[in-house]
Amino acid sequence: MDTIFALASAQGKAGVAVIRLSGPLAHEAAAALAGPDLPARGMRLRGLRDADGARLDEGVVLTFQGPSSFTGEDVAELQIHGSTASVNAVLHCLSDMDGLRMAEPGEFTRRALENGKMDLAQVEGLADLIDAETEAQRKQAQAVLAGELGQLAERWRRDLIRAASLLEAVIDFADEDVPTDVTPEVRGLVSGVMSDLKSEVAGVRIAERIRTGFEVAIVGPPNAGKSTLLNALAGREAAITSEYAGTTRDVIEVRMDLAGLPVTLLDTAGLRETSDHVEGLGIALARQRADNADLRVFLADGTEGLGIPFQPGDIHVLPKADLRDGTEDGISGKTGQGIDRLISQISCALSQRTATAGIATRERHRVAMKKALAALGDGLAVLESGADLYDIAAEELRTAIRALESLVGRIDVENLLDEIFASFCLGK
Ligand SMILES: Nc1nc2c(ncn2[C@@H]2O[C@H](COP(=O)(O)OP(=O)(O)OP(=O)(O)O)[C@@H](O)[C@H]2O)c(=O)[nH]1
Ligand SMILES: [K+]
Ligand SMILES: [Mg+2]
Repeated sequence: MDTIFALASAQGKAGVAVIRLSGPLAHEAAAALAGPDLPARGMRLRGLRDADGARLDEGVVLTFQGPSSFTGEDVAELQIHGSTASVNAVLHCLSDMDGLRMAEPGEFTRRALENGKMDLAQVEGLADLIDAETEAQRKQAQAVLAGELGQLAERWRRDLIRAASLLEAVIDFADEDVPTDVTPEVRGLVSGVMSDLKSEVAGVRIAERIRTGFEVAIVGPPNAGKSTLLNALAGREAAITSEYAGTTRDVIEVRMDLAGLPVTLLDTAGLRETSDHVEGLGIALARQRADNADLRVFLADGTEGLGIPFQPGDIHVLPKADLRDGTEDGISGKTGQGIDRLISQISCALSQRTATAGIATRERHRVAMKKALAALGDGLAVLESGADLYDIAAEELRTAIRALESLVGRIDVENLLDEIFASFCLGK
């Protein structure tokens, strides 16, 4: 196994940069730079020198001993001054050492996966955490990184292995007297897993939104003040505004953190009948994007005649409240009136939906769980058919187990069979 190294912190100027090494020569390589007698596991402040003894930098050397490390291998981390030149000098020295090479992207994490330090879902959670920009994303990524999906999948797997082993027992001892009918217990185990799976599958779409962001479209007739509102929400001049009806044509997207939720606001063309070809294209695009958005804010006196259906949860507000007499519940992009209330309305509407988010966060998870569900449904149907097709039912359960194992990247049929027979004791 190669020893790999890479800059683990971000490129560029910083107070501190972290260079990470992992593999059998990690400690030896750290000692070549920082001097001998590094602890197997600990921290030292040392001068770092190149092969000729010239000083490179001074830094903190952390050593971890496998398997108690991120990758499961021997690991060393060098915390040095975060300048491009210092980092390059140390990386250069490391690449000159025998048996060391620069790590591929994600290679430390891949080793962690291969050494059983994390499962595949946790690897995905780690990637999400690194990408997280808002509080909701951070919390969701932390749950996945903590292994919650793996634990859930493990529980399902145990139940299904138990169910499969009950069926196997009937098959293997078909000639003998099997004292009890296993069908009720198998049915109970399988339907329990199926109901969990259904709610997780239903929650993936919204969990995926938390991960990638919600789209909120601002719609209304021309000159309603949509672009002015977008700018007020974004806190910058993201869109052109003017007194000319039909100013906005393309969809303008502004990504923001809205009370902890990742939201992309869409400013769209004013909706009306028009003979202007280009404006018509903009209006068609506006309708399409608004239809597909997670939420629509209608900036209009009424929502009729705009050609976009008002969907449950959508928000309707009266524009240009500053020009109206005695309207307290409208908004004004110009004066800021009602903007805070609009923000909390949007975040409320979206947070209500996030309550149904599950632990599974990706299409990959959804596909695997759907596959498991289908197999379990088939297995139950076979069982209920009354024909003694236990082997076929057991095969469906095994298909479901394999699909669930792919959630966490563990597909090992041998292991599954071992467990089936180890967990099952007929007692005779
Ligand atoms: N008094 C007042 N004027 C506003 C307000 N919002 C926008 N306006 C003005 O109304 C005009 C149209 O504003 P825009 O933001 O361009 O309206 P829009 O809905 O984006 O218009 P289109 O892109 O053409 O559909 C501009 O002259 C704005 O200055 C508001 O809240 N109060
Ligand atoms: K306008
Ligand atoms: Mg506009």
